[in-house]
Amino acid sequence: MLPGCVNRAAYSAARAVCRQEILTKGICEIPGFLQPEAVRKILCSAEQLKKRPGCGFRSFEEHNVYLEEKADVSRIRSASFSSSKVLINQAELAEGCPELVELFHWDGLRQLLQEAFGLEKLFCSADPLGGVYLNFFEKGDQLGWHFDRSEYSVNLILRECKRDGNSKPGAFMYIPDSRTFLDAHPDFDLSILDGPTDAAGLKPMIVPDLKPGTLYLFAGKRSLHCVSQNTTEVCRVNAIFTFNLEPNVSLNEYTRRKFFGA
Ligand SMILES: O=C(O)CCC(=O)C(=O)O
Ligand SMILES: [Fe+2]
Repeated sequence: MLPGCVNRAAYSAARAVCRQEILTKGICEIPGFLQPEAVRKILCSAEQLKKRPGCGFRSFEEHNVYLEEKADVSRIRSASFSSSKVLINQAELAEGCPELVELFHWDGLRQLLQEAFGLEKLFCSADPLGGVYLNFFEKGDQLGWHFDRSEYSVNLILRECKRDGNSKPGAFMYIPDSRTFLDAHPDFDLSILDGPTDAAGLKPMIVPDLKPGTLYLFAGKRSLHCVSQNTTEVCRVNAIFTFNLEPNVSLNEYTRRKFFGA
């Protein structure tokens, strides 16, 4: 059954075009996936949860793109990126924002990802804290370049930052299918990410124009991505839903400790 917060027409339209979007762009954008009143309601619950004492975890971290301890000295592994944000985990959402947990477990969401990426099987992440979570990017916050631990993710934008002249604060920046190339070139200079990526042998960087209520389907484990610094007073809020090709997959200890405080 379609969850009440989902716009049926947007969902059906997405089922028809998602495969083609992934094949041509590597990311699929579904505008108006959430009903506008559902965006407002979920945002309101999110803000309330964030204010609740003991709820949410603020992290300030330096990490490499693999979200692993630096196991060797290759140039890529030793390149360090900064991240800071507030995260509300799945267990906290179950109590304070059950719509997001319901959406995460809705078969239709998983089927949409399967269709988009041409997958025979796909499973919700089994991590009790990291299956679905909320991110808050306040002024100064950002997410450094990384590959996700989960294979596929859905990004649901609830509030975006206001554009600041030509700069794009809180932008989601994504380089489709970049992992194979970078794994094969461990001494690649990641400082090129500040410029055009296609000049360096990668696909062009995609920076979607984020809209509240829009869903973005992406392959975060094989595609380098980041969130640019929020330089505005508006707090960027989004939910991330995570999926894997195998059942019973959880986050690694490193990611849980650094970003979930657990
Ligand atoms: O907030 C975003 O747009 C992306 C978040 C992300 O990449 C992550 O939580 O791993
Ligand atoms: Fe990510």
